[in-house]
Amino acid sequence: MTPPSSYTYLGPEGTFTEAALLQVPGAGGARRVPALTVGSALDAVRAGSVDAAMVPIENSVEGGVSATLDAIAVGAPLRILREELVPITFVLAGRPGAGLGDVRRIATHGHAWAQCRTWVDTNISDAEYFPASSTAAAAHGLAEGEEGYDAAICSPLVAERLGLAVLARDIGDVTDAVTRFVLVGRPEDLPPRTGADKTTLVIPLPEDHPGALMQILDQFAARGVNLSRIESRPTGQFLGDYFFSVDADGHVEDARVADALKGLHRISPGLRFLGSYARADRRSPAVERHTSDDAFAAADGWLGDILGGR
Ligand SMILES: O=C(O)C(=O)C[C@]1(C(=O)O)C=C[C@@H](O)C=C1
Repeated sequence: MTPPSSYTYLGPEGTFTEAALLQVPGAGGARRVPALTVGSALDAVRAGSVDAAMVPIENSVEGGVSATLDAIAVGAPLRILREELVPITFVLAGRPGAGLGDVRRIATHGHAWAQCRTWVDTNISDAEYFPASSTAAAAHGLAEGEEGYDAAICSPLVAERLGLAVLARDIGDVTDAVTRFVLVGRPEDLPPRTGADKTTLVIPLPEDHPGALMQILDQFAARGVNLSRIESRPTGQFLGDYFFSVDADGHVEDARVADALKGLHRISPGLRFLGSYARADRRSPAVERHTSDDAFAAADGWLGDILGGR
């Protein structure tokens, strides 16, 4: 796999997503183009104008990032190349000279707002929410004199870089919140198996198929494949039409994962493989003997003997 030489990310400069990208070896010195939305970042990869995009996918407090789960599930296929974890701490930033008492309207990303609701309700209960495309976009707007709001929830770093007044620190409702980001490339890239991997899938729920969810889950359970995330998302086509976004422990080159994917494809032929990549925490799953590569190879050999008349 050739390492990417150009990147995009959910911008502008100073987002948590940029911090995640800067954790990737070599990204600091590479071409980095901020994108306005997750969708436009992924489209830039599809169009070939950059090699890879860093986007948020999951937060330990708020759960899945719908914009990413939805944009990656449709359109030309993409591949997740790696994941990054970033600890999240928020500040409330105002214009220089402002105080907490001046805050009426707060701009930030929807996910950040959801993570600071208790603090806002307790400390400035009458403050209104002003949606922004990212925490950093909210901070940049404030610094550039945007009139619609008078404070931003953002990272301490971007508040400091832009010379904003920090009105309150550590305002997240959970102190050790973490957001998980994924680096997304094109389908020709499959990261090598490391023994501590994750596989991400999009599984359309088959229509009029009683027990489909049970059968889908059974494909993983029967092969000893643990799931670390499962979320249902509407396809947007019609009411009741859903897909599952799933993270499973293991790599598509692990026999138990490959076998589970084949079983899933029989149930849901629209199955989309989004990638197998190294886990950020490097934790290897415990594999039972009967779901090991050796056990699968022995079973294939045994069947081959029968079919070969031996
Ligand atoms: O707005 C940013 O700074 C982002 O990188 C986006 C994002 C998200 O989508 O969850 C990333 C981390 C935080 O959880 C809040 C916002």
